[in-house]
Amino acid sequence: MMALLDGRFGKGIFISATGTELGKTVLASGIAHWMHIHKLGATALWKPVQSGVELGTVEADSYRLLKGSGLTNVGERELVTWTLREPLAPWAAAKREGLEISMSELVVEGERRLQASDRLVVEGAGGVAVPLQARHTMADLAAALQLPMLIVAAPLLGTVSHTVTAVQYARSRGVKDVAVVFGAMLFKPTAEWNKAAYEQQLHENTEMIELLAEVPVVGAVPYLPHPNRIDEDLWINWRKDWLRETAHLTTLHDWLNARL
Ligand SMILES: Nc1ncnc2c1ncn2[C@@H]1O[C@H](COP(=O)(O)OP(=O)(O)OP(=O)(O)O)[C@@H](O)[C@H]1O
Ligand SMILES: C[C@H](N)[C@H](N)CCCCCC(=O)O
Ligand SMILES: [Mg+2]
Repeated sequence: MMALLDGRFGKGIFISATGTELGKTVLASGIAHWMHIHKLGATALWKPVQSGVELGTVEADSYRLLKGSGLTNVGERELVTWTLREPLAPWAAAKREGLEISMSELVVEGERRLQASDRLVVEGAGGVAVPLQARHTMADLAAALQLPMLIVAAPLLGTVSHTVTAVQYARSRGVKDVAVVFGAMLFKPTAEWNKAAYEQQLHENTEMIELLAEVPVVGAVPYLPHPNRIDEDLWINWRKDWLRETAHLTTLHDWLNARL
């Protein structure tokens, strides 16, 4: 088992999802913050491609990764390799600008970033099968870098089939070490919200996904949206809230500690 986890290039994880807008950036920034606070050495973040956003805006993954993690040894520009205008799969967004993303260059860059830090958290774009270049997907990049993959899944109805197929796809492309975590973006806990029913559904979904995909489901991220303003105090508070609200996620933390 350890041989499987000893990647050639260093320690890292690749955060992917069953689809887009499911909470990868929130989770990646929170994990990096947790690592930054609890581990010695340098934690680094990498977003190979972001699309549909502009650098320096609060919507940009690069900005939210930087502020959510609280990393200070890096600038926003260095966190991200490609920033593309159109809110599309990277391959298509690049084509709209007359550009082509080179998968092999991204792999070389990933190797370099893995070597340059003590642990690297990589955030994909969209889900596991989203293309970076013709026939090369997020799962291919994770596989080429020999990174364990954490797949963010929706916590609600419809997730079982999406998650089982995403796990199988990632494995079919060569990702050997996969786990699933439920995100929290599709619901808001209101006064009418039935916590017990929600938790029962999470429990049942966990059981089905673990059985059908033979994959560990390592927890559920709490409801904690990123601030929607460029305001340092809001981000400082978000980071504090993240540490407090995720302190109980021991299965997720054990999974991360074994890999980062
Ligand atoms: N745990 C959470 N609690 C509350 N809201 C969340 C949570 N995770 C994500 N969200 C909200 O859902 C939206 C989408 O989340 P996020 O940007 O992290 O998704 P993503 O998977 O990174 O998307 P992309 O594929 O564009 O990179 C954001 O507005 C975010 O604040
Ligand atoms: C714009 C969006 N938020 C992401 N940056 C890109 C998502 C690409 C999804 C492509 C797809 O699965 O159809
Ligand atoms: Mg994101």
